[in-house]
Amino acid sequence: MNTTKALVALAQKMPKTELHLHIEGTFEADQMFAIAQRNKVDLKYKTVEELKAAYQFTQLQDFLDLYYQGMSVLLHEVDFYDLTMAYLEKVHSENVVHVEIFFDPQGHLSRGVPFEIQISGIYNALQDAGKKWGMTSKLIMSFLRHLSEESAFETLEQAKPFIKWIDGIGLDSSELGHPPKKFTNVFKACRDLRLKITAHAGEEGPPEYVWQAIDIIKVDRIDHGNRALEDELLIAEIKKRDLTLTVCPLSNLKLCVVTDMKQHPIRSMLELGLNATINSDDPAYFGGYMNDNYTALIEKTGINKEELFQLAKNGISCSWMDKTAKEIHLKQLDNLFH
Ligand code: HPA
Ligand SMILES: [Zn+2]
Repeated sequence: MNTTKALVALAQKMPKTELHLHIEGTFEADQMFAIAQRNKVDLKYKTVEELKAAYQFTQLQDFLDLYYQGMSVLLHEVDFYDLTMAYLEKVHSENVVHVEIFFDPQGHLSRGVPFEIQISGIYNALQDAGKKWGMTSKLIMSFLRHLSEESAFETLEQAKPFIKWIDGIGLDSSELGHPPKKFTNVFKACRDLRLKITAHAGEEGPPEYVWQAIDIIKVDRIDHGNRALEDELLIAEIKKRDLTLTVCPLSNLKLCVVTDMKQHPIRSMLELGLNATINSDDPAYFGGYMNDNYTALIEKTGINKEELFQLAKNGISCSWMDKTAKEIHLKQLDNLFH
């Protein structure tokens, strides 16, 4: 077996975590059509092929427009359960042992779907994956940054009866023009509730947005963070604070954050000593789940065995899983590589 093939096989086999995943972004076109039919909702696209042909994006907003349309067929608790379970089954088959997933409640509340319906479907699927396979999970409620801080506060109020099911708070959607500082007060309220904090920053937005995520929002980690590489002081700060970057290679390619996978900065991130992890973001839209992301990096950037090990190790040690679980998975990983 040549080295590339051997590394791809190793990447498939190794225990993995997923730390940056929007559950609504796992909505495969065939499942979307099936649920649309079940709920008697009309989709703008008439066939799976027609819908998939629209997955051509030149920037984040192109994708978001489709993403919000897609999620509009989710109405009942069973829809959220089925969506989440389909994702969990898929990644279980790829040796993912722990997931930390986002959901976007405002994208459903605005359509009249109660918070309880959304979270119950998602949470029950996560629980069932734990019972069936021992898969562990964390749930992250994400605020839509194109909406107001007041709307985020209202969402937080709706979440309060379910707060024991929520481990962290995120910030996603259209980045440009919606800097983290717009949400200063609501994230302060979330920190007061002892919730973990993460925010998308530096995907399309400038290094200044990453600074704000760190200094104002006081994130525990950074989602994407690619553009942090433009600012040496920022790189030093991320290292000093030991923050994790949840990097999403196929997403970066599909949304033109990088022009070519060969130019993906993952190796530079590792060389700089940043805690980079590999994740799939919105796999149904971006052309691949965890193993596809690793395969693309191995084939196009030439990451070697040590780098592959480091990425998988970061995924475990930088996750929010408990210390004992981390030790078990790290040992398994070490045995596989050495
Ligand atoms: O990649 C993303 N970026 C910002 N918001 C999002 N919401 C879903 N996916 C994304
Ligand atoms: Zn994302």
